[in-house]
Amino acid sequence: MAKAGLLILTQPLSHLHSLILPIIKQASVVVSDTLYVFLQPALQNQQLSKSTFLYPLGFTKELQSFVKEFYLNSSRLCHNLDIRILLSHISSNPSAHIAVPYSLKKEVSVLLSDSVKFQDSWMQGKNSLTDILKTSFSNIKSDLSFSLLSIGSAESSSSSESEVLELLQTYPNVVLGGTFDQLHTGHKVLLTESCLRCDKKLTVGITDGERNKKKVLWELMEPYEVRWQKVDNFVKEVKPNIVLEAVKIFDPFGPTITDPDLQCIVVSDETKAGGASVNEERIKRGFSSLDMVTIELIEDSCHAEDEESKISSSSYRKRLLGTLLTQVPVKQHLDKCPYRLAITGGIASGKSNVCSELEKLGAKIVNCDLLGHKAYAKGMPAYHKIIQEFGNSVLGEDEEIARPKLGQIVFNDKSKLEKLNSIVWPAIRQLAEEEISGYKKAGAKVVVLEAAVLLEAGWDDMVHEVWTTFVSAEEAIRRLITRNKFNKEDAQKRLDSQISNVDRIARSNVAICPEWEFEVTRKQVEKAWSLLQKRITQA
Ligand SMILES: CC(=O)SCCNC(=O)CCNC(=O)[C@H](O)C(C)(C)COP(=O)(O)OP(=O)(O)OC[C@H]1O[C@@H](n2cnc3c(N)ncnc32)[C@H](O)[C@@H]1OP(=O)(O)O
Repeated sequence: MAKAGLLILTQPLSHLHSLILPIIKQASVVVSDTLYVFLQPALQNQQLSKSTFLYPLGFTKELQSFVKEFYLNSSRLCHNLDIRILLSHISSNPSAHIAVPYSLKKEVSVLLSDSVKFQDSWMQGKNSLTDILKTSFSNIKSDLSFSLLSIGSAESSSSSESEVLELLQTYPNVVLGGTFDQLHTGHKVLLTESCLRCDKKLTVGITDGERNKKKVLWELMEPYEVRWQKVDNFVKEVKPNIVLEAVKIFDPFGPTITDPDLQCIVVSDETKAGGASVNEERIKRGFSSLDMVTIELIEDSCHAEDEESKISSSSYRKRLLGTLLTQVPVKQHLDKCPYRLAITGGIASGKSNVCSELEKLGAKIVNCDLLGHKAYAKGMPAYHKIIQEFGNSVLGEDEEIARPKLGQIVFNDKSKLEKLNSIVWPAIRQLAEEEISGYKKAGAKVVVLEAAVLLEAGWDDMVHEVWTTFVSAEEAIRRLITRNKFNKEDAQKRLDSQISNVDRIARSNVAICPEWEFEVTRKQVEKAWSLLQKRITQA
């Protein structure tokens, strides 16, 4: 199977419209990752030459709806094929249009087409056809293969009246904005419409800062640089003949209220109210109001019961829970069996429940909290060191160390917490290794190290992978107030004494979010466990 392919469609769009689904289905059998789609009806009747590929195509309603339908059908199939429809040869003024060659990022190793004529040219001169292709598209592999789509032909749609062939309006300067997390079909439709509407400069506002933190599972949001890179990569591939300016935005307006030269804003049904506010602000500043092009929200045919019905980044982020976020590094110093997993996570983030579920699934649990208690039980070396450091006031009536008393001291003084850690962590680590050895002897396949501050302690070297649990700060505080009877201030202090969820996730392989009903957490754990079993088998 080829990783990237170039699909050249030559039949009139009115014919192809009802064939989109079979086209994508067939292409997805041949191509696994990226499918570049190139519409060129001129290839039906023009002699094949260097200029035929980039022959200008009118930006009509028919083309606009075809492009959108193509993306919609691809998302209906719920596959992972990244479809990119190439747009630089499409124009509202075809007679004056000069298209530039496409610069494709992925190397194309298969050419697909609906054209028998094209296949004939291929048979007659594979090399010369490849050479012609290379003048219009970069990154075409020299030993390209060819696949003819057997889609037959369909009835022309009845609506091919002048209305659908009328050229649509374009603008020199177009603007749009969004979060653009996990670049999905909804984003592609929005960016595609913006590219089609734009003749010169496309300004894309990409949100950053505190506003993003209002989104569901914002902790899993891609960093700004990654989101920017994906937008940049998409626009530059599909429409290389416009200038792209991607800017960071921290409010709903961004450059729309500072750049008087913009003419058109592209919004979705969901953000059109924002578009109206933009125009109010522009008028207050003496700027012309922007023409607004609105895209309908796109339904997500593959959404789960607990996900939104529209395609949304938050659903995509939910789907990341339990999956591998970062590759597992090879740790030569660890035995392959038992496979060592760490469950870490912030205070009150649901680690213990996750561990109970993992235990039901067959894992053996090493609870470092309990080992901590064991490490400074009366008579143990750490017991004496703690009394030496913190005094007798940390003892209870039974002469054991009273953890709530010790907690009061260390969670109010960072240096004291560090002192306690330096006393107890080596002792806990040793006890944990002993317990793991015991499980190894008993033939355990997976051992889970439950350790609240594993990453802070630098214990990731003890395990093959790190899984982190996280809940929002509000939820953690709510739990601490009800579970631990803390007041809000103390709860916040405990939270602040730990590293942030974002930092913890960045250093973890898998993330689990026990923010909602337990059933939702259980499903995440089951998913993570089943993917883990596959990884272990492959290793
Ligand atoms: C490397 C590891 O993760 S080992 C396991 C964690 N234990 C340690 O680090 C040992 C030092 N800590 C302790 O001895 C105890 O936590 C004490 C004495 C400070 C407080 O005891 P208690 O009041 O009984 O609180 P408890 O042990 O339940 O911990 C409460 C929360 O404090 C947090 N916490 C525990 N130890 C630490 C620490 N060293 N640094 C920062 N936060 C910590 C945990 O998130 C825990 O929340 P969780 O139970 O939801 O995970």
